[in-house]
Amino acid sequence: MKILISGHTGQVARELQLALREHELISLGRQAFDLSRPDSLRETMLRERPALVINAAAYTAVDQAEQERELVFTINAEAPGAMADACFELDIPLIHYSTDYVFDGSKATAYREADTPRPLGVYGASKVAGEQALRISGCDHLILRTSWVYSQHGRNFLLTMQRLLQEREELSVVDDQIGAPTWAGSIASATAELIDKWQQGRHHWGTYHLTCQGETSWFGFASAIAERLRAAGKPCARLRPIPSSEYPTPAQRPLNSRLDGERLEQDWQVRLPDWRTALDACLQRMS
Ligand SMILES: NC(=O)C1=CN([C@@H]2O[C@H](COP(=O)(O)OP(=O)(O)OC[C@H]3O[C@@H](n4cnc5c(N)ncnc54)[C@H](OP(=O)(O)O)[C@@H]3O)[C@@H](O)[C@H]2O)C=CC1
Ligand SMILES: Cc1cn([C@H]2C[C@H](O)[C@@H](COP(=O)(O)OP(=O)(O)O[C@H]3O[C@@H](C)C(=O)[C@@H](O)[C@H]3O)O2)c(=O)[nH]c1=O
Ligand SMILES: [Mg+2]
Repeated sequence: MKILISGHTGQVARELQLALREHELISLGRQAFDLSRPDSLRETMLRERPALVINAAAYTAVDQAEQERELVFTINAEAPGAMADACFELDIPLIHYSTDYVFDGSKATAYREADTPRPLGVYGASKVAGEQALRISGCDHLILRTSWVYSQHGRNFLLTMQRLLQEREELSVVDDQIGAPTWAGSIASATAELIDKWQQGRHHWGTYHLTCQGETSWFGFASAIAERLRAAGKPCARLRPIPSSEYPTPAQRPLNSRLDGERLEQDWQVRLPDWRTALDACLQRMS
């Protein structure tokens, strides 16, 4: 099947290129498929005539987003809307990724798909607007909300921690934001599974939560990374748990980032591995 993927060098896009390699992939970076120019996307899609589109491109710099609201909304909301309109016209489905940061984190339990988004920052607000644009387009779509994505490439918490833990004596990490670290490789495998099942005739469109199983804090995630560094005989800083109030950032993050994945299991029988298992799989790939 011919699949158009946006976001060429991104964490999820790179893993999709591996997980979907038996398909005919058209993986486009910002040169050929620039989401900051939403009007340009339709032409490329109509020319390529894919059977499915996966939007793995996004503006993901959460703090910087606070200063570039207009550009962030163009890339994360207007562009997915334009892609969805073109998918509707071509009568093909669109798979799109969204985030735990659509929620404000005030819920006591894990978020379900039907919970009302209330983003705390510009990035989250732009992702909410992107979701809405897909829903009103009328195209068949999957909005897959994931969280705390890392991989061996790009900018992410795993690589940041690996560097800082080896450079410093002590490192303070917030312990009151709870969520599920999710390997981009797990997201890509699950996406490939959904595509297989769709090709076999299953059609459960809509919004789904797709994260690794289990939960931890950023401090817990950092501790797991530190444990594995030490096991590999690498130098490693002492870790200190701190409250978010001691780590001020331009954008506020939700305290509860937990996403309930039951709907995905019910409708699609897709379940991601535990976050620790996925972390080991990613590290294995890196070694
Ligand atoms: N990262 C995370 O922790 C999480 C991500 N998500 C969502 O998952 C999806 C994939 O994220 P992830 O792979 O981690 O993101 P990355 O930041 O790793 O990759 C995003 C990609 O989008 C590209 N991009 C940015 N601006 C444009 C543009 N104007 N035109 C074309 N491409 C552009 C980037 O290109 P370049 O490298 O050139 O900038 C990059 O390749 C996104 O929808 C994101 O919102 C959800 C939850 C958590
Ligand atoms: C580097 C560092 C971060 N932190 C904190 C800051 C923050 O609360 C938390 C995570 O920091 P980051 O900047 O890596 O994470 P952040 O950019 O907020 O990650 C988010 O990205 C977007 C795209 C998403 O969609 C989310 O799911 C989430 O993954 O860790 C520390 O406490 N100590 C540190 O040394
Ligand atoms: Mg970040």
